[in-house]
Order: sequence, then C-alpha cells, then structure tokens
Amino acid sequence: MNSEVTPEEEKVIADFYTEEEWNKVSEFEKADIYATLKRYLIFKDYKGVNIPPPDFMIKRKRLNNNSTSKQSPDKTEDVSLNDGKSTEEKSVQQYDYQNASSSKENDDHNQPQQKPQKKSNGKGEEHPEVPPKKYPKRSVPAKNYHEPEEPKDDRYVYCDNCEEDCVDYCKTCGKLSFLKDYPVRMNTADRARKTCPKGVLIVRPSNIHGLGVFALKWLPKGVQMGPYEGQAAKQESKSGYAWKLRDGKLIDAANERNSNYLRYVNCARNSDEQNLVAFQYDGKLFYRTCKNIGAGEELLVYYGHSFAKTLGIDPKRFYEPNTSKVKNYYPCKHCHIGLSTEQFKAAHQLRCKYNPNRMITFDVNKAVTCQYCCRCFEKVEDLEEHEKRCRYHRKKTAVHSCGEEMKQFRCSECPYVTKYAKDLKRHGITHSKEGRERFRCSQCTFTTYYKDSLIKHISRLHSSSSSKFCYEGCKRIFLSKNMLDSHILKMHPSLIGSVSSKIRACLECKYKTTHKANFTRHMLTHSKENAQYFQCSACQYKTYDKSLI
Ligand SMILES: C[S@@+](CC[C@H](N)C(=O)[O-])C[C@H]1O[C@@H](n2cnc3c(N)ncnc32)[C@H](O)[C@@H]1O
Repeated sequence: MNSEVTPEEEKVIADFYTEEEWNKVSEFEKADIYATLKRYLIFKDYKGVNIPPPDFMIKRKRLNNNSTSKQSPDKTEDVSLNDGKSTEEKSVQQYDYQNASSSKENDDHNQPQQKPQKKSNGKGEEHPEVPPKKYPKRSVPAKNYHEPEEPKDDRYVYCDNCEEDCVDYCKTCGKLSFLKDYPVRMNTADRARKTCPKGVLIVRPSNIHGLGVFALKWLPKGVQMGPYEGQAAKQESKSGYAWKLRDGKLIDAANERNSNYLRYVNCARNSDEQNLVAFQYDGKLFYRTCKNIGAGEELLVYYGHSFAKTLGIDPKRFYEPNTSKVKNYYPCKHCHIGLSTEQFKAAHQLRCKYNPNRMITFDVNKAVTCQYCCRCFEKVEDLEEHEKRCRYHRKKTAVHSCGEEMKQFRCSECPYVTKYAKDLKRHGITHSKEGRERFRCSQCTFTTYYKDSLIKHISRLHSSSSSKFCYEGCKRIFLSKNMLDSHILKMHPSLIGSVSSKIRACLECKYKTTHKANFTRHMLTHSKENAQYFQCSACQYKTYDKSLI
C-alpha cells in the first residue's frame, strides 16, 4: 500500500495528522484513508463536479478548529453506520408523483410541509424504523419585539460530509458539490437526453424500464444535480414524469423538448439500490447522490410510496435488508471483504493484503522455478504449462523469417534477452545506474544515462542551424521552423514580422497560416458560391490564394 502513496497524498496526510497520531491509525484505516484521498485528488479536477473533501479532512479540520464541537467524529460515524440513511433522505422520499395522490395515505404524503418534523411523524406511523427529520436548532438571541425569521423550509440542504442540514450551503464545507446539466436551448428536439452531463453520465436502455441514467465515472456521495425541469402544471398529470412540490404545484417532464435528463432516472425497487434522493430547494426539485456510485451503475431515486406502489414496489418492504444478497456470505478473516463462496474466500484469504502470511502461499522448499524467467510454482504441472508459454522462452527459440535460428544476447543479471549486442550493452547500464553520472542538456532540464540520447535530443531541439524556440516569454520549442511560424501566427500575431515562411492569408476572413494544406481545407469552410477563386490566365490552375497566381 505504502509503495503506491504519492508525495501529494503524503503531504495532505501530514497536514492533518501529526506523526504520533498517524502511527496510532490502524493499517486498515490507513488503507481506507488513502483510497478516499486518492479518489478525491483525482476527482477534484473533473470538469463540472466539485468533489467534497474526504471525511478525515472535514472531521480533523473540525477537531482542530472547534474543539468544543457538540458531536465527536466517532459519534458521527456511528450514526452513519447504524442508520445508513440521512435524516433528509428519509423524509424527502415522500415527494410523491401526482398521479398516485388520490388515496388517504398519499394525501398525507403530499401535504405541503411547514416543518419537517411534522412530516416525519406522519411517516413514522407507517414505517416506525424511520427516525424523524432533524433540522438545526434555532439559536435566536432574545430581542425586544423582534425575532429573526426562520428560513423557509425549502432553503435547507443536507451536507453528507458533516451529516447536517444547513441553510443554503454548508458553513464547514462551503458550497456543496454540483453536477451541472449540459447546456441545451429549450424547445430543442431530444433536449432532455442532450442535457446529460457529458463524460460523467449517460442516458441509455435500462434493465428496469425503458431508458435510464448511468454513471460513466465514479461519483461521490453528496453530488447534487438538477433542478428537475419540465412544464409547471396545476392539474393532475398521468404522464408518469411529474413531481409534486410542497406547495402542490406540479413539475411535469413529459415533453422531452423542455425537460432535462433527470426525467430518465428510474425508480429504486429497494433501499439497497437507491443511490439518489430527491429534495426540494428554493421551490425547485433536485436530486442528490446518497451513496458513492461506481462507473456503470444506474442512478436510481425513490419516487415515493404512492407512486412506487403503482409500479409494483411494496413500500413497507423498501427498507428491509435484501436477504438474497447476504444469504451466502463468507467473510474474509483478515479484512472486511465478503465472498460469495467458500472457495472464493479461501483463494482471497491467501492473497489478502491484510494476511500477515500472504506471501507464503506454498512451501518454498518444494517450489519449482522456471528456467527462463525464474517464476516459482508449487506444482510441476503448473511449471510445465507455464514454460510452454514463458515469453523469455519464446524469445530464446525465436526464428528469423528466413528460417534461420536467431542468436540471442542474454543479460546475466536478469531475464532480459535481445537479438542485438548493442542493446544488451545499453541494457547493462540499468544494472549500474546507481552512482552513475547522467548526461545533462545545457539548454534545458533534460537528463539521460545514454550519451546518444542526449546527442539526439540536442540535434532535434537545440540545433543551431535554425532557431526553433519561440520568443523568451513563451519558451515553446518546435521541431521545425514551419511549426514555429504557424505557432507565431496563431498565438503571437504581433511577432508576424519574424515569420520567414510563406504566409497564406484568407481573403474572406482573418485566417492566416503557413501550411498550404490547412489553407486549402480552411477555404472549403466558406460556402462554394461565395468562395473567390483566382485562375491562372495561361493554364487551368485555380487557387484561393491570390499570391500563388
Ligand atoms: C421518470 S420515468 C423514468 C424513465 C423511463 N424509464 C423512460 O424511459 O422514460 C418514470 C416511468 O418509468 C417507469 N419506471 C421507472 N422505474 C420503474 C421501476 N422500478 N419499475 C417499473 N417501471 C419503472 C414507469 O413507467 C414510470 O412511469
């Protein structure tokens, strides 16, 4: 594990843990911290997604910044482990589709909410395991005849890192992660599908129903998306694409020309597969990831009890654990992984990185070794099978296309084989790199162990015959003068005087280039009727470039 830790990750760890604290963290936890940190460092550069920092950053920051915090980090973790669902996500699932709002139970669910607590009480009767929704307590200082107004109920957002409701944004983490729609004009054909964020999500056929939305990349818990777009409607809709907001208004995404990709999100059949929650914010409906979502997974939200019923989903069993999944579960005795069969468990335990004896998977004294590559095997049959395919063996018996067996040059220190003596000599350097001097380029930072590589480098990039450096402020290096000239035309038009290659200028626009082929291609972009040709008076030659005539 440690071998994969990058200096950047080490630096972050050092920012959050003292050496003594870090030494106290178990190997298992360290692996988990590195895994989440690695994902965070990769994902934070994704276009359109702001990934929240891993738990330990938030919690440790909170520990350092606010030692009198009312809830200890351990406590927070316990809540998420035991419960698995945020308070908000349990109550927002009640935003039912309009077409299922006729029954008594649904009428209850569709009541506009004044206070979230009231709503969870109503739900508790039907599903006692769901805890009531918690909102931050108001800490309003007593003032004469004036009390600041409590924020409107739908200004609350839930922060998955802090596991707290916040007004508008999280005060610890700042703005919460948001995945923006791909911008497409309203009233465009197939607009809903086109708004799907490129490279992150995709709309494609689903095993559950029709089309669904799938992740193309790993998505962390807590990413918000939306708002759910569609037409505002006052009357009941039977389209199957309408959400009812708290004030009773409907937002109906039946029309693909003025809705967005969220209309394609299917309904989760149980809480295990649910990975999105719907929530209302500032009069609009949004979705938020309530779990980490792997690449290839379908995004699934719960439509609410009444609509789920119409799809054949039993709301009473929605939160029951999926027993079929855990029936044949064989836990590894070294780590948290569960395997589906005894055999898989045995095979995994041998290789498990937390198994202290994992390297000794067989009796080393009885091991047999491949004569070509030195790989060890427990059984002779396995060795024989391997030797037939060993790539170093294949190299040894290489035959030239003329039919003659080719001579092999073998390294005495490793299994390296080559057909050329000079390659073997060059390869020998790799075994004596330590203490060996590197050849350095005097004009740039390039270094190499091989003298010929340095000569090649200088002749390609720093040859004095023609200057291929751009001016000092830019410092770009080009392999040919023509490439440098093209670069100057495009990036530094003020230096056009220094361009020695022939410049081809378009008469219809400002386009200039030194490449003939590019110029011809460019001219095709102007419509043919308007394109101005120049014809040679002596022959059939035609050109767009007056200077060529
Ligand atoms: C918002 S749309 C979802 C996108 C839909 N799959 C499509 O291709 O347009 C809701 C409709 O999808 C279908 N649907 C969604 N989830 C379902 C589920 N779990 N089981 C059966 N049908 C479902 C229902 O017909 C529902 O009216």
